[in-house]
Amino acid sequence: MPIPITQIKLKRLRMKLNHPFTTSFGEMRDKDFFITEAIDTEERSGFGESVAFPAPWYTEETVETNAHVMKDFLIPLLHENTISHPHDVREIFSPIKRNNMAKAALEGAIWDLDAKRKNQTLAEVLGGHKSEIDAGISIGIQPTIDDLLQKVGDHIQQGYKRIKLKIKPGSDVKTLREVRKQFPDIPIMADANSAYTLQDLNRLKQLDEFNLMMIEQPLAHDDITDHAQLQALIQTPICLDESIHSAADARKAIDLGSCRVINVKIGRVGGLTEALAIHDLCRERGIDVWCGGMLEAGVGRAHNIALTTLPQFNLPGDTAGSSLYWERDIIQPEVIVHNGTITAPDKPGIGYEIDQEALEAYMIDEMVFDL
Ligand SMILES: O=C(O)CCC(=O)c1ccccc1C(=O)O
Ligand SMILES: [Mg+2]
Repeated sequence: MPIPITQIKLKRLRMKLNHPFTTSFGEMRDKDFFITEAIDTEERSGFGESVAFPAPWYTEETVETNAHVMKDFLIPLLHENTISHPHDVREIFSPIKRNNMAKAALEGAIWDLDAKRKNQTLAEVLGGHKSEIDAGISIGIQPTIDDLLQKVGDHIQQGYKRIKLKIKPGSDVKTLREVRKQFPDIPIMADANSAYTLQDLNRLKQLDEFNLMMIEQPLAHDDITDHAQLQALIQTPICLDESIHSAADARKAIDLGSCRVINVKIGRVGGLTEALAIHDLCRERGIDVWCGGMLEAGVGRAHNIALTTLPQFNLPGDTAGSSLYWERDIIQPEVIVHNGTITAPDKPGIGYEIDQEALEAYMIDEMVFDL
């Protein structure tokens, strides 16, 4: 039985972040992205969210390339093909190279719609069983060390299960030493967003003294071989983020010994079907996985929560409470973190209602496509 999709809507939203988010590649003050909607013959709606940023800092995709690729290539493919199961979308999109965030944004809406048609939660159709998931937090680079210590303390107080700090050359060893002095035992990890090269080996070796859970993406965004060399020389487990775009990439990185942990982002890997393949591979190979974040609004956050209910997501991810990011999120209820955990919703699909009033208020453009 095909999924009878009659229409796709792309709603472009602009939302202001409560706090600017700074990484080794730059500062973000607001989010500009698409909410995708897939509508069936019974006027049920499934929702997805695009995660590319306005500039190609993190990967090559941008909000504009997402719009172009969805509109001119991916939506026409949905028009020409029959979808029996959300798994089919990966194959249907395969003639289009990369553009994973554009693919994931549409695929996500179809997964949600399918789950709603089956009256099951998105977690259930993905094969996830956890009723609660552990929440971590990613703290951007702060103006001063005192600001950072304050933030770390606040989040620990709120129960977050691990703290991720952004580092870059010059804002690393000293910063981590201060944080460790004040918080000797908390689970901490560092994310470099590709700010180092093998030339920085001595500096990276120094990080071993801080007992970090892992260091995320220390070297180039497109590298797996240098990471293998580095992993052999440092004790801190390496986690790959930017380097992994598919289950095939993950297999090669694991074979080479480039990482001991993988950060799965649904957008970066091209959708939930590919994310599931990476999950299964890591489960087989004994590699820890967790779900990364892209400063998502509620719909993307809900997708991350559903994915994280799968068993191999055995470390806290970046999915934190809505209120840390947004004055008002676009879902009802918002994502709430209680004692460091998020309760997986039990309603069908993504399990949260769209707050239509909020969505309308943030919307700056809408495109509608009949299939
Ligand atoms: O809070 C979040 O959503 C995670 C934030 C985060 O670390 C991040 C945010 C923007 C771009 C890249 C990254 C990353 O994980 O590298
Ligand atoms: Mg990262």
